[in-house]
Amino acid sequence: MKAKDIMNCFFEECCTTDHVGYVKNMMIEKQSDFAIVVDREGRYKGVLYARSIVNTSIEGKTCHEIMSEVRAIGEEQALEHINDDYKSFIPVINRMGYPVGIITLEEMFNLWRTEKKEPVFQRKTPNNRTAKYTIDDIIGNSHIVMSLKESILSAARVRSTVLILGETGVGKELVAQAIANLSARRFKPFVRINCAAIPENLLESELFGYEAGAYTGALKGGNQGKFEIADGGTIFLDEIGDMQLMMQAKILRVLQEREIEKIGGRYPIPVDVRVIAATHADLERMIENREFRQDLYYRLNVIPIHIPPLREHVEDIEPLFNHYINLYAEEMGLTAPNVERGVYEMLKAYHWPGNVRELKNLVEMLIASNSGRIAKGMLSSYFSDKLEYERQDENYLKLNSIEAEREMILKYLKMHDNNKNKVADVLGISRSTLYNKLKRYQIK
Ligand SMILES: Nc1ncnc2c1ncn2[C@@H]1O[C@H](COP(=O)(O)OP(=O)(O)OP(=O)(O)O)[C@@H](O)[C@H]1O
Repeated sequence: MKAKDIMNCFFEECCTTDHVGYVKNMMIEKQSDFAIVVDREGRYKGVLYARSIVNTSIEGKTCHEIMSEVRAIGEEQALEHINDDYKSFIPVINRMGYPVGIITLEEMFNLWRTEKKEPVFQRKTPNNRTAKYTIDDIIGNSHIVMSLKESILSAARVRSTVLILGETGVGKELVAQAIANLSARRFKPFVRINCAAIPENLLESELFGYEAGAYTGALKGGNQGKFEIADGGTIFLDEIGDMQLMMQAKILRVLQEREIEKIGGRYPIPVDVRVIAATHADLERMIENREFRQDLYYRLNVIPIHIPPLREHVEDIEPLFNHYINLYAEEMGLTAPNVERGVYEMLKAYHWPGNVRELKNLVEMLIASNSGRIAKGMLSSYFSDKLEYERQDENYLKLNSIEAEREMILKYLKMHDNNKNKVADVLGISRSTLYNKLKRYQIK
């Protein structure tokens, strides 16, 4: 596996044991500048590229901020810059995602030498692959949320395939996890794969695995794919609309035959996996444009669940806002700030293109400022920045040409020092959609 693929895994924020093994070897043999993020229990969380953050202090920064800096450098660029100029270090990130300190690579090696069992890296067991969120994590009392919860309950009773539709940040993954957690498969694996984030040539091996000797560089004993890992449980195929037609045909086969074929494998392997797919794309339009297979759509759309955007259930904004205030204040060890009068009205008047995710990020930013209260002024600067972007977006929509979209992305990338997270955020699209656009427009 190449370093680039590891970075992809990091961007995907889910790594298998084999990736951990690879990173460990690479750090030992090559003294590379990758850093490993672990939680307080020592469980592996992801890989960071040290150079992009080595010049800045991580003290007091949230994990998200650090990751944004890492992403800002851009994966291609980050890999080009790997060299030995900088001292490698391992930031230790606590359970809440905040950095609590750094240990150097040398210290890490000493730990490995002196301890027989791996002190920092632990193998990911199937247990931490089960769904984390439950139906109780879904906040809101509106009719929309209530009927969403009813759909979750009915979907959990059966094993049919579910297709979750909705804009970015509306809670598609949350709903998928809630279904899995209520179903008979709740103690079995819940495996998520973001079909948009994995490069096309890797997707097949990620999904179906490969046999020993399937290709040069393959692991000695072969590798399990996500379908095999999810056996007995649930697989969540996120951003299914971004899957290429060839892969769509292979997924269709799994749904029809309930068996997978590993790369280089001689026999199909039966799998018992419940599929939950999600997308923000308009699949019916994609079918018309011959970008999505109609037969696969029918196979997936057995239980359709549509999650409306946040602006269609503004009555949930206040409970969501308060919920995340308390959650972040607790995580950061701060007292929950007072909310100034008129704040909720302002929140309700906004149209939330990034939906609940955007609201959640805003709360995190407000809490991190630790100002003791949430004032209207704090919101107006956030909203006016966003509105400025949208005015520019409108121009783009009027032009509605590929060139205009390309130019707009380039402009925002420049404006935000290539910080793709920020750009995705201001454009109100998910990071994977932005990556797809970058790929499509050949923006490096
Ligand atoms: N009703 C809700 N109550 C509480 N939290 C929510 C709710 N809806 C969404 N969230 C939170 O908002 C964030 C975004 O949700 P999620 O990742 O499930 O969205 P998504 O639709 O899958 O987004 P994308 O299409 O960009 O992948 C998550 O942190 C999730 O926990």
